[in-house]
Amino acid sequence: MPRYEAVVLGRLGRLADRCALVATHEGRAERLLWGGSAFRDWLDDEVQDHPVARLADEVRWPIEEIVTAALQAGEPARTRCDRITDGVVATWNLVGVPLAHGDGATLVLVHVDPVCTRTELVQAMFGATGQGLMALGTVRDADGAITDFKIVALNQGAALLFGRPASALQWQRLSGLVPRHLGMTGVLAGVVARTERAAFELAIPRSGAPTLHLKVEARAIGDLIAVAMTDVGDIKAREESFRLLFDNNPLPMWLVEPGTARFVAVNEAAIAHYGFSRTEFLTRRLCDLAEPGEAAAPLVAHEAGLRRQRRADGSVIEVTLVERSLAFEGKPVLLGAAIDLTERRRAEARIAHMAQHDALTGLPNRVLFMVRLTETIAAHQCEGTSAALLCLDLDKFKLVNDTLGHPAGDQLLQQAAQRIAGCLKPEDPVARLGGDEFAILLGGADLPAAEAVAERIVAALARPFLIQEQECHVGASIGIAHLPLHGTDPDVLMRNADIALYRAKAGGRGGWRRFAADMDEAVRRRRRRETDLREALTRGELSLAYQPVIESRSGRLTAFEALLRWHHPVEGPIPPGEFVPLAEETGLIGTIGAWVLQTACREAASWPSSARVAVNLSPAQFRDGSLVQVVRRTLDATGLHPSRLELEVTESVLLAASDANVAMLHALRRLGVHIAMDDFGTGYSSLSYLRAFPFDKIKIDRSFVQQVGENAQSAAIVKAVIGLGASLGIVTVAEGIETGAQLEWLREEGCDEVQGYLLGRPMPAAEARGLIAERDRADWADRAACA
Ligand SMILES: Nc1nc2c(ncn2[C@@H]2O[C@H](COP(=O)(O)O[C@H]3[C@@H](O)[C@H](n4cnc5c(=O)[nH]c(N)nc54)O[C@@H]3COP(=O)(O)O)[C@@H](O)[C@H]2O)c(=O)[nH]1
Repeated sequence: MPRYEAVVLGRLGRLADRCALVATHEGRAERLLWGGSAFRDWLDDEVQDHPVARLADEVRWPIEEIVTAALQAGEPARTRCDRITDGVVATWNLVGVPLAHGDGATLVLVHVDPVCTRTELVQAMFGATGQGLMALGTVRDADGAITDFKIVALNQGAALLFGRPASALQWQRLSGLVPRHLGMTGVLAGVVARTERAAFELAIPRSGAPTLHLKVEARAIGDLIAVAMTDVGDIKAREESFRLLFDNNPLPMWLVEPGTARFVAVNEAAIAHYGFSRTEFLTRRLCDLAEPGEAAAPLVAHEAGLRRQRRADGSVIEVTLVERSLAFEGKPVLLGAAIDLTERRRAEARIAHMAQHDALTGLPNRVLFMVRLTETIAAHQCEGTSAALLCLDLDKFKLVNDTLGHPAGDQLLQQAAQRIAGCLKPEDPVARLGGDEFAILLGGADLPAAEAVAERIVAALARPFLIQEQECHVGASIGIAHLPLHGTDPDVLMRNADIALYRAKAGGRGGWRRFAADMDEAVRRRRRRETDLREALTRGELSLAYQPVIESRSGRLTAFEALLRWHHPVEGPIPPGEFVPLAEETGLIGTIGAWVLQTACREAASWPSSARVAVNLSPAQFRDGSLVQVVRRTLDATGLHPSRLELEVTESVLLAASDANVAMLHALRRLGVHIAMDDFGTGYSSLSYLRAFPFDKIKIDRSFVQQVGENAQSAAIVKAVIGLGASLGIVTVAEGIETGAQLEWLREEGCDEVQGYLLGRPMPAAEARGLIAERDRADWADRAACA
């Protein structure tokens, strides 16, 4: 009986030649039952009752695929199959048709048909890559030694690399393309000799074009060499840019191995910054730079962050490390850069310090002191600890500052700060609040302890200071407030210590006072007085009293000293000893002093005699450079002859012979006014001031004058001053004469002029004018009697 398949295929006629019947099992190709001659040729295998599994992969897979597809679809299915024979790729179309068999089995008829394309595989692959590929044959001399290579085949990529058509390059000698001195022929000859692979880089100079950088891989196949060339020009350029950027970067940079953190390369900036040589760097790891105290320094940085590192000279720096992964010379590395923040941190610390410290003394300032005070109060609230707050003011700082100048004032503050700190425990904060004000916080102190410290500080500051080779007696006053007795709020404590300080100063300075509730009112009063004084001038509460000055020999009235008076609308007369210092402290003395000068000169200009008027000048008026101008304008405005004006200055104006003040005195003298030295003998070196400026008059202080009858020393001093005046041609005036005995003694000693309650108290202007008229009448009467 003919087989079923033979019948089916018989009906297909010539088509059967290219077909095969495939038996299936469970939806998959199982056996080839039968195949035509063309199918067998394609298959290059058995077709009669042959298991599909035994077929070569290149045909088995398409057959299995098409059978499965046809069975699943229940209709014809198509696929393609490629086969390689002698380096040529041939492609075939496969069609699978499912057939139902009478015994219930399903067969698949597979038809194979060639597609009319045959592809040269080598050529296809040659053309598919951008790499330059060449096959080189050897050129040998008579001894068989390789002298050159010829290009047997090349692809388009190779032609493009050399910039010439492939046809022009085929059969050319390699030495015509790559100059011999680059050594490529030798390397390739070695490859042929050892039948090995080689990889190397080549830089071929080109005229009119950038150098061609090639990475070459070569493999010998017998006498032939297959060469693959890759243009690495871009990579080289990138590497070159990286090198430039790396080597010349001002930031310290390095490359480290990712695993070990060993330095692979460092730039010049790193060498200069860290002080290690390149060789030293290359034997170290990044983590070796970490400051020993730095807890568990990571091998590498991994993330940007602040690190402390130690340089070769041992100095510690703070840096931010930045890190990136990259490939360098074909290996993965970590590129690191360090940004040194040491200077910035120092500057920040300096700024922070400056914001909280006084630049002159280096002590904490008010801001920091208030922080400490607040902390101390918080500690008191938690633990019940007490503390004492001391506010301190230098008594004669202003005098030193005004007379010796600001540099001297600065020196004084620095020395005072050291002395204060020397009286305290290191943990007790002391601050300069401003000017000559200091504050001290004594943690845990009770009142007796605080008073003992205050006593020590007052004593320390009472000792003379040596400023610009000059002994200065300054002294200090201190106010004490206790936490919690005098407040539990920083502002209240500060205010109360300040009030106590005011009281200490009012009580004669050079002492300390603890705060008491009733002090508050006294301080308020003083503050009110400041405000009242500001308004006193405009409200017409200020006036001048005139005290006569008499020539001792003749009894003639020679001058009046103008003395300032303040009649407060509520409190009545306020002593100048109280409000003049207030005016000096508040700066009001400038305006008030100018008013005194104007009023006294105007008054004297109206007198019916040539009596002079003496006006007191405060050292503070010398601080304002316009004093000479003010005096000149006043004389012009009032018409008073300059010779009738006497300006009284105290020794403090000349303390340390301040050049500017002496120059001002000379300028005043040139106006034609007289200059008198007031309170002579009370200063530290009165005599030396006479050398600094040629005074017209010396006023012997009343503290000596009033004791001439009782104290031999005072009498000797007054006698000496009178003698000094006579020998220097300076008029001497004794002030404060209250008794006839004092007057008699002074006359006998030859004192030129006398002044005091005995001879006339300070009197209102009208009275002074009356006195002048009266004296004039007496004069006329005396003359008439003599005539
Ligand atoms: N810068 C200015 N200072 C001024 C001005 N007016 C006054 N003053 C200074 O105030 C201080 C106190 O002055 P005052 O209370 O007026 O006292 C003067 C006289 O009243 C007093 N005096 C005169 N004679 C006697 C006396 O016999 N006994 C006695 N107990 N006191 C007497 O002496 C003061 C004058 O002193 P002096 O100036 O040294 O000549 C005082 O320092 C004034 O200088 C002003 O306008 N500007």
